[in-house]
Amino acid sequence: MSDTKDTGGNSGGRKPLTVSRKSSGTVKQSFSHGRSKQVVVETKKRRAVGPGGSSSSAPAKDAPKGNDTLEARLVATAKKLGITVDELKARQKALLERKNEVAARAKEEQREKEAQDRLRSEQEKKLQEAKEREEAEARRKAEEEARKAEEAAAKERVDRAPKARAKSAAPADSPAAAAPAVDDAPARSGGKRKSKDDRDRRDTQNRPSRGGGGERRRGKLTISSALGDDADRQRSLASLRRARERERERRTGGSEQREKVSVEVTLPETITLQDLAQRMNERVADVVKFMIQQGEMLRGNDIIDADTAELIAEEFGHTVKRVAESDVEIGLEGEDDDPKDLKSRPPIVTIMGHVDHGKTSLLDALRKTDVVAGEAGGITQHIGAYQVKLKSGDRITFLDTPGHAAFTAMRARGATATDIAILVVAADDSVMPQTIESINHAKAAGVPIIVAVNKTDLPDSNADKVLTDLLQHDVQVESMGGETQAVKVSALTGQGLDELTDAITLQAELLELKANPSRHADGVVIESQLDKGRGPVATVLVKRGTLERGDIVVAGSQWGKVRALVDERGQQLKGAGPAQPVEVLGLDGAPDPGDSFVVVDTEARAREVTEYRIRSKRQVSGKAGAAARASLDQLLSKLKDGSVETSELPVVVKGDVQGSVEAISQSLDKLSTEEVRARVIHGAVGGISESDVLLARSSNAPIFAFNVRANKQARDLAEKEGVEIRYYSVIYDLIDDVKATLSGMLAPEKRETFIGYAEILEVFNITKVGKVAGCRISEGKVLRGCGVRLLRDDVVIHEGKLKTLKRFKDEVNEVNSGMECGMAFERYDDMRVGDKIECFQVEEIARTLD
Ligand SMILES: Nc1nc2c(ncn2[C@@H]2O[C@H](COP(=O)(O)OP(=O)(O)OP(=O)(O)O)[C@@H](O)[C@H]2O)c(=O)[nH]1
Repeated sequence: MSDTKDTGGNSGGRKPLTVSRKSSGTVKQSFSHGRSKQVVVETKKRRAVGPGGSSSSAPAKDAPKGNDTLEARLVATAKKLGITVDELKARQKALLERKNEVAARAKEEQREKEAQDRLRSEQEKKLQEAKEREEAEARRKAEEEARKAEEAAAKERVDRAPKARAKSAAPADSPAAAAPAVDDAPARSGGKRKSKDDRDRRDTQNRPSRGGGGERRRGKLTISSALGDDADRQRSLASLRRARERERERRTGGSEQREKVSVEVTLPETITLQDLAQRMNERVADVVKFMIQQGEMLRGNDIIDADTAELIAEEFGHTVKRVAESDVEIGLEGEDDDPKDLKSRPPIVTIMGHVDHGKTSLLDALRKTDVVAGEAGGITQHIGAYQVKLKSGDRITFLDTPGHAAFTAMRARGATATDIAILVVAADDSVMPQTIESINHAKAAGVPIIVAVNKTDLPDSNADKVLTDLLQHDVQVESMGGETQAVKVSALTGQGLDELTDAITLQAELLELKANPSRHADGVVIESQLDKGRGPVATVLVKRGTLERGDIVVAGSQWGKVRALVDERGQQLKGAGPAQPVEVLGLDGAPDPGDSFVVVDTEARAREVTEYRIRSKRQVSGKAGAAARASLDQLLSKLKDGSVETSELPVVVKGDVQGSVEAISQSLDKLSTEEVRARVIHGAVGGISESDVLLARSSNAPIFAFNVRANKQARDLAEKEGVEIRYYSVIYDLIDDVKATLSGMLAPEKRETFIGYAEILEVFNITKVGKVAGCRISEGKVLRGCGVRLLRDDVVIHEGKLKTLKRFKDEVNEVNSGMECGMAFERYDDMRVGDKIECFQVEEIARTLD
């Protein structure tokens, strides 16, 4: 018991007394592949044997009895072997010692083996760690590199598109720039994955190894994770490289490749990079990158001038055709119609006359002549114009804005909407100042007049006096041998209205008013407004074609898709044909009255045109003042530089008294020659009114004011419209000014000067250039670009201009007598050896009226 107690005290009373604690009975066996196994042999044997009493370490409680048995057995065994008990004991002791020795050696060997294993695993661990360090380093470098590339790409993107990365240029940039970023992400996440793998691997290594399998697992893990990492790293680097490669290719090789497909690029004065790229069939990103290479950080929608655009286009291997910005208007109104497509259209009529002579009353009366009135509720709304259907079936369109001011305001904007002017003259009042103005406005516009002698119902009316008075103003009615129709009417009673409409129909027939209804519509804006409920509403008059719902319309500097068409009866229409007035809904703003409208094919075109118009409008309003101060001077300078050719100078003359107006008109008449003439489109007594300014504006005429002034409104309008008003108090000054202008209008005199002769010694045929004559200057000299005549046997066989003048390979300005040179003609190359070239210059000498 005491033994048990002692033993239990050593072991804490719980754990059994095992050999493993003493390590004497445990043998660690090593196997291949580093596996080992611990085998407890002796302890189990002793435990198994112990209870049998044979073991020396038998339980203590059995010891006295066991010792007796043991002694008896020893004696018996010694007797059996024929030896003494002591000898047996000695042999047994020796045997035990031997056993202990073997066990100790095994233990030693085990310890050595363990030490070796430890050493080997430590070495492997060190190697592994070194390898991991290397990998981590490589990965770090790759990440660093990718990060730098991404930063560079991002910086590039930011520089290029500082404001709107999301806009068009950015996506174009992104493939190259974003590629490293996209590829970088797995690299980074791969890095994270790897560090987790590292932890897993370290855990695996630190875990107690089960029979050396841990090492094998570690190897597998290491390789797979290393492979995984390597793959990630390589993917990242490879994609980075690919992205760079692509970028390099784009910057250099890309454009060269496309050089093969050379196109002619039409360049306006300004263009966006995006538009330029489209016109070149190139990618916007390539153009943007090219600009970055040139040190210009631009986005796709940045605007560049034509010079820069030309450089870019040439760099990309394309040819360039420069056009003016105003060229966007070219072809806007489409082709002229084939005469066979033309169909009769109703006339468009304007009513003019002196104040209170009954214009509005007449318009109202005519409105009532509409036979459709009963059917569809008649003309219910004022839309600036209306169309009446006559009993005969004919239609007449009336512009519902009476007065010549409205008429001329439209004309001043270039709109010639009116076909026929009705001149209303009250029979009781006869010709009055505004009657005369109206006549002059209609004449200036070249619109035929029908005289409506109104208020004939009044007892004091005198129609004949009206017709006679009109004669003084160059209006000769039929009854007086002229061609102008005159009708006696009463707007109040309706008398003579049918005759008036008949006269209009007749005049329309004479005018042969025709239009093609089957084409894209165009026409003129009569009036416009911003309606609270309906938005911008423009009343337009269709001149050609048929305006339909859904059409894309450009009206002045506004555009839109036609949402609805409403006529003067409030009816929704599907389409409106020639001479039909209609309200248009769907424009993005209210255009100005007098603006023309046209249907275009695409929204892009509509936008292009309106943007140009808005820009030029801004420029014009900025220059209006200058133009007003210099219109006559401008006309002179334009005449000089040849940008304007005219033989008639229209003028508006306002004077203090009739005598001076007449004197001025007669003096100007006398200045006229066969070539040039001054035409007084309106001469009247009194101050300058807005109406005078409008008339002058619509005819591009200056206003000559003799001892009269313009009122404020007229001055403002003149300033705005760029109409020049010249004030005079001496008639001769006025005449001198007109004379100077007319002199400028005279074609200059041309004077030819002979400069030299050249003889053709040889003729070369040069590819792309054509024939070049090798010459010697026999007399005088030859100047670059001079006039030439080709003489063969003293007969002139060609006259033209010199295209090339070369000495050796260089273009020269002058070649003198005795020297040899190469000469080529413009658009002519039938030169032969022995021909003579006569060279001359043409001088232009300005002429005067004197
Ligand atoms: N007796 C008679 N009176 C008429 C006739 N036509 C118009 N009036 C009258 O003449 C006056 C002026 O008529 P409006 O139609 O307003 O004349 P307007 O030319 O439009 O006038 P403004 O708009 O001011 O330029 C009105 O009182 C009409 O009633 C007519 O044929 N006979």
